[in-house]
Amino acid sequence: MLTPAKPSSSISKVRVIIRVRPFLPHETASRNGNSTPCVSVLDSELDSTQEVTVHLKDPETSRNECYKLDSFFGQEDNNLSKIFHREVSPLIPGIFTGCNATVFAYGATCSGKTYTMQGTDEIPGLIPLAMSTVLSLCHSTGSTAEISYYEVYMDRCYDLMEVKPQEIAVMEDKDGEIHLKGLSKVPVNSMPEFHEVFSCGNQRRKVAHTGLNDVSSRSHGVLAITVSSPCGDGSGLIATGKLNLIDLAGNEDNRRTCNEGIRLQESAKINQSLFALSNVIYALNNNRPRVPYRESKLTRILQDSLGGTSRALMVACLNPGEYQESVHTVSLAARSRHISNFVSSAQKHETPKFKVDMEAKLRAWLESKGKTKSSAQKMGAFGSPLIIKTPSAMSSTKKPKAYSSAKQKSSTFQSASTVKERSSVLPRRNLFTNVASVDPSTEKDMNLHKVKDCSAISKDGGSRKFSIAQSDGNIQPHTYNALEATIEETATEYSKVSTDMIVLETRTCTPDKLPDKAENMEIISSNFDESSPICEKIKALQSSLRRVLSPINSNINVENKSSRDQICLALLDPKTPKTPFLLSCPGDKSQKIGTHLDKLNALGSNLKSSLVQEYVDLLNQASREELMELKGIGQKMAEYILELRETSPLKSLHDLEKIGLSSKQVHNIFNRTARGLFG
Ligand SMILES: Nc1ncnc2c1ncn2[C@@H]1O[C@H](COP(=O)(O)OP(=O)(O)OP(=O)(O)O)[C@@H](O)[C@H]1O
Repeated sequence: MLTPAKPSSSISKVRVIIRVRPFLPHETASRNGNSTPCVSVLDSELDSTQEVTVHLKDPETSRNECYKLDSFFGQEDNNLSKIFHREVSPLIPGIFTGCNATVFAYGATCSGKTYTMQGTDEIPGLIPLAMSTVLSLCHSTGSTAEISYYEVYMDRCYDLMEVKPQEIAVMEDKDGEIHLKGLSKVPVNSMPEFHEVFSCGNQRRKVAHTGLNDVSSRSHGVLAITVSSPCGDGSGLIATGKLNLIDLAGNEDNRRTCNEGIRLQESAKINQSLFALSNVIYALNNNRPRVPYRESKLTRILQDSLGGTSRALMVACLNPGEYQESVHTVSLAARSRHISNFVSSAQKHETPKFKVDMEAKLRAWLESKGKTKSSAQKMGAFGSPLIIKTPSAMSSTKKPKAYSSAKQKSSTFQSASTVKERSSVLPRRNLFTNVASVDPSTEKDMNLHKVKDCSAISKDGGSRKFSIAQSDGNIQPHTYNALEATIEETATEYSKVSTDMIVLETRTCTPDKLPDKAENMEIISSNFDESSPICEKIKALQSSLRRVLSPINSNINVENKSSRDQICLALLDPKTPKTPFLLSCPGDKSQKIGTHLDKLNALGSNLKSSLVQEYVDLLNQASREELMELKGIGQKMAEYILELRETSPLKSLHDLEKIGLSSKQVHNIFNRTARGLFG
C-alpha cells in the first residue's frame, strides 16, 4: 500500500537524506574490529522523519562537524524497504496524475549508491521496489509503464537500451520542454520483464566506461519510468508522469586518487556536473529566481523533473569509515538543502549565537528543564535553517554553568536568555563547518583558526573551499545575495577548469573574530594563468568585496562588537605562489619567462583569452542583426542565443554547446571570427 506523503519540518523542495552503508568485511578487518562509524545522529533522532542533525567525527583527529538534513538511515537500516516506504513511495502517486519525480543516489565512490538503487537479489533496492509498486498501481488503475535507461558520461547522453549505446541528442522545444531524441522506450508489464531489460542496460553501462574489472561507475545512470494513465474524468485524456531513478557517478577527490589521463577528465566532468546539480537543488530550495539548469547536461535533461510540480529526493550515501569523504558529501548535500532566510537588521540584534558543538549541551539542558522532546528537537545547530525556540521565561540565573563561562571567554556564545522565540527569529544563512572542533575558550583568534583549519582541510582533502563568512549584522540582503551569487558563479567557473572537489559554504562567525582589514583576507588562485577568466573573476570579486567591506571596517567599534556587522569572504586554497606566466612546464619558473618566444606565446594566450571574453560579451549584448553579422551565426542561431542569454547569460564559448552546438562547431565559429580579424 502506498503511504501518503508525510509532512516534513523542512520546506525543502528537494528532500536530502543520509544513508550510511555497513562496513564491508575487509574494512572491519583492517580497522582491527573497530566498527564505530564516523557518522551518526542522536538516538532520539534515529527514527525521526523530521529534520535531523548529522554528526561527523574523525576518530583520528577528533575533528567533528554537524549538519542539518531531512532524514537519516544508519547502518542498522540495511533493509532498503524502510527508505523506500518512507521516502520514495510517497513520490509515486503523483506520477499517475502527470507529475514527475526524481530520486538520486549521491556520494563518493564505493559509498553504496549502486547498492542503494539496485540492491541485490535478496534485498531489492529502490529501483526494483519502485518499479514493482508502479506496476501494481498500473494494474489496478489501467495505466501503462514504459522504461528508458540511459547514462550521462562526460556530459554526453547514451541510450543503454541499444545493443551499442547510441548518443542521444538533448533538444529543448520552444516551450522549454526537453526531448531526448531517439531514446528507446520499452513497455514493461511484469518484474521479470523489467529485470531482463534493466540488467542488460546495467551490463552495457559497466562495460562501456569502466572495463569489466573496474567496479566504479564513471557515468550517471538514469532509469526513467514513464507512466501513462487515463484521466479519471472520462475525457479520454491521458496523463503522463515520469519517475527518474538515478545512480550518480561517484564524486572524487583527485588529489587523493591516482587519476590521470581519461580518468582525470572523467572525474573533472563528474565533479562539475555534481556541483551543477547541487546548485540547481540549492536554487530550488531557496526560491532563487534563476535555476542554473543549463550548467550541465544532467541538470538540463532533468529540467522537467526538478522544480515546478516535481518532487525530488537526494539520498546522500556514506562510507562509514571515510570521514573526509563523508564531510564532502554531507556538506554538499546540506548546502543543496540549505534554506536561506536572511535576517533583517532589527532581528539580528538579538539573533542567538550558538556554536555548533554546543547544540547537544543546550538540547540536554532544555530537556533537563522539562522541555518536551519535540521542542528540543527543533533546536537547530548553527547551520540550521530554523533557529530555535526556547521559553522566554528562561532567565540568566538559570543558565547552565558551562554556557555562561563560555560566554565570558568568547562572544561566540550568548546567554540563553537572549534566545528568542522562534516566531521572532529568522534563520541566518550559514553552514557552519570545519570549526566545530575549535574550543573558543582557548582560541585567541577564531578567524585565523578558521582560515588555518580550512586551509588544512584543503590540503588534506584536496578540496577547494569557496566560503562566505558572515557575522550577523546590517549587511543588506541584496548586497549579501549579490556577493553570494558572485562567489557561486566563481566556484562554478572553477569547477569547469579544475578537477578539485568544490565545497561552497556559508559560515557565520563572531564580529570580533573577523579580520580587521579586508586586505587581510586572502583570495588566492593557483594553477591558472593570471589572465584566465577565473583569475579575472576572482580579482573582480576581491575588489568588489573590498569596496563592500571598507566602510564597515573603518567603522569598527571595538567595544560594541556584538552589534557590528560584517561580511568576509575567502577563497581558501592551498597557498601556491602566483607566477607571472603559467606556461607549459609548471614547476620550472626559470624556463617559463626566460625567452622572447615564451613571452610571445604567453602574450598570444592572453590575447586569445581576452578575445574570447570580448566575443562572449558581444554574444551577450548584440542585437539579433548584429549577431547575424558574425561569421557562422545564422538567424536560427541568433534567436537561440537571444533566448538562452535571457535566462542565463553566456559565460564562455563552451556555453554555446548548451544550445546544441558541438564543441567543434563552437570552435569553428570562433576560428572564423578570429581569422576574419587578420583576413
Ligand atoms: N547496505 C549494504 N550492505 C552491504 N553491502 C553494501 C551495502 N551498500 C554497499 N555495499 C557494498 O559496498 C560496495 C560499494 O557499493 P557500491 O558499488 O554500491 O558503491 P557506489 O557508491 O555505487 O560506488 P561507485 O561510485 O564506485 O560505483 C559494494 O561491494 C557493495 O556490495
